[in-house]
Amino acid sequence: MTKDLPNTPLLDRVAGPADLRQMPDSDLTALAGELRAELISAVSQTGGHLGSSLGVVELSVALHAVFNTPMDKLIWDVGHQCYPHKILTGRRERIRTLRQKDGLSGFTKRAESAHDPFGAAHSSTSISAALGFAVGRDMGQATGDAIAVIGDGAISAGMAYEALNNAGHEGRRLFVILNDNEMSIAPPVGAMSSYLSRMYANEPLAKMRSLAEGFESAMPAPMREGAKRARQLVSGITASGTLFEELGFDYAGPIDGHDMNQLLPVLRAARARATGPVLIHCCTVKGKGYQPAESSADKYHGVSKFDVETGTQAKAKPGAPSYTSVFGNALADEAARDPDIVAVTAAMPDGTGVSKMAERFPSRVFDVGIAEQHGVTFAAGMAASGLKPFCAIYSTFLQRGYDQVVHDVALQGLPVRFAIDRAGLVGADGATHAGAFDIGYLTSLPGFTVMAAADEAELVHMVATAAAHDVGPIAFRFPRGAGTGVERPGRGEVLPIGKGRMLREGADVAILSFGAHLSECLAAADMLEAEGIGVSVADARFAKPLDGDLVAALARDHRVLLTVEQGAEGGFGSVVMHELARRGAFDRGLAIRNVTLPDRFIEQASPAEMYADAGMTALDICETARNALSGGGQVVPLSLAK
Ligand SMILES: Cc1ncc(C[n+]2csc(CCOP(=O)(O)OP(=O)(O)O)c2C)c(N)n1
Ligand SMILES: CC(=O)[C@@H](O)[C@H](O)COP(=O)(O)O
Ligand SMILES: [Mg+2]
Repeated sequence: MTKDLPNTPLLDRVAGPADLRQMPDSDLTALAGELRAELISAVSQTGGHLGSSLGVVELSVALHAVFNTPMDKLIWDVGHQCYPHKILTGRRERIRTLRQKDGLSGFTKRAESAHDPFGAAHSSTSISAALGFAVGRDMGQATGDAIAVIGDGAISAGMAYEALNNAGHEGRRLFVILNDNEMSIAPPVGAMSSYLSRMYANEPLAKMRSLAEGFESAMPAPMREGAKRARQLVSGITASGTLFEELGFDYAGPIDGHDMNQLLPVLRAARARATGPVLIHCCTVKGKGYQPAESSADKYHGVSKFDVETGTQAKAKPGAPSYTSVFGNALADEAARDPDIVAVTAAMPDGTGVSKMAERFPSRVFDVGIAEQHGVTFAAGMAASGLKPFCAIYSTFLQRGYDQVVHDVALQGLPVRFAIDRAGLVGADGATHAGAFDIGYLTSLPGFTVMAAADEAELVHMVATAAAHDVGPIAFRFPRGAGTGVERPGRGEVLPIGKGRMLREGADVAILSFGAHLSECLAAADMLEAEGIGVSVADARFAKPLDGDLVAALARDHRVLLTVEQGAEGGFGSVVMHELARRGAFDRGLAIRNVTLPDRFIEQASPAEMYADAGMTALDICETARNALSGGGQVVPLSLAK
């Protein structure tokens, strides 16, 4: 790994964005080159979202040279491309702490800097937030212009359309910079994506319309003629201009998002003349300026540490297969046995593993783009038609489609299968990506079956169980990263619904685990047994329907009952508490503790750090058991919030 710091004389003079506004334009292009070198050097040591950040180096310099943050509010959609912005806004010294415990967040974050006016990480929120700031300005709040930078993937989500529609209706001065690199995480899908590509293909130069006079006069001469010519071309695409103009925006573009000689005059003209919402369409290249990224299929969207010279990424230690790959292969195998099985992903075929099914059955896997709301109801429609849809969405992103889970799936009792990956703590992506709430938000729904895989073998069984479960919605959750290395069955068995399993028996403490933390629970049992404390360990497998008889027996036969889950309070432990209360278990002085994720999140911690920080290691579980044993009969639902 090369650790050489790049030579950055111009960047060294940038303490904050105000310094950019003092620089001659001729220096800004050179500055962008230095910024790109610094970015590559830093991310080679931290890992992270390199491709998207490389694509907005020039745009970040130009935006900070023209607008005046933090008075002007610059809002990055998703925020994964914000590393150049962070370097330019006084965080260069900390950029090598990116995505680490107590380090810089990998996304924009209000608490981190005044130059981050709005946090992000879930996509397609920037235009809504920018419109909020614009209204604040117009109603006298101390805020300047609002600028949303949104990618071609993020703008394809319904929420972005809602915001464009409302902003066009409001007619307030607002800037939307469409960062169109013709990539999402995977190649983009959807009609919006092909629409944008058509414009890009037909439009070598900027096209100006209602801002034409102003902009063209502000443009360098060679472009002026082209802009006039381009205008005729674009107006041919639709009757009266672009989709964005139909929504009430002035449209400028498409322009080359890496050419400072286009970016600066267009942004300055827009800033000088805009009286309403303006959309500036910038065409960029994801991974721009770093050959290993540009030539990679995924444009180095998310990378581990890498060697700058070769682009070779540090390999994860060889070990157990990831839960994701186990799920993807198990799903493909089930699909081979049942032609009614289909799969839905929201722009994350590789991240969710459904790409493994797509390799074998491409016509039965549907990538709906960044559109979780649509994806859930689309799956509900397929279930209603008689198909067996597996809706594969990360826990945190399923939150985006929750009303559809309730309204279109649960209340209609439709047999949609939810494959919930990244359930629990996720590490470097931090709080916005933690899969903390799905147990609570699903177990409260009528007719839902909710499972959690204790290891990869259990995951294979749960895929088979979900495939066979046709009487209502069913969900199974599993964590990010590698499995335990347990031997996997050749074919999954259909599990008895609502039944848990005993793994060991002991007289004093019962540990009831739900999900992939079972390994920690078994390790804790070994430690406690060494102290002469008898420990039973059970795997609940189901949070709904709960195995009430198992839970009651554990409560009856032990002095302490611990529940352990990779989820926030209000999930599995609460379901158990309700069941025990219903059965009158508490009047025997049972001490019960719920080991859950703390209510503050683990920012950018490594897997080892995050469970230590969360108080969920085997040692923590032991401590909780000893505390409960010594504390005798209080009934205290103890979350390990510190
Ligand atoms: C609601 C939601 N769903 C999915 C994701 C995962 N995700 C992060 S970035 C991304 C692609 C964004 O594409 P685009 O907006 O074009 O940005 P680019 O990476 O091309 O710069 C996706 C799907 C997310 N952050 N939020
Ligand atoms: C920015 C974003 O939301 C995605 O890139 C996310 O970081 C992917 O998470 P995984 O790395 O767990 O697939
Ligand atoms: Mg993109």
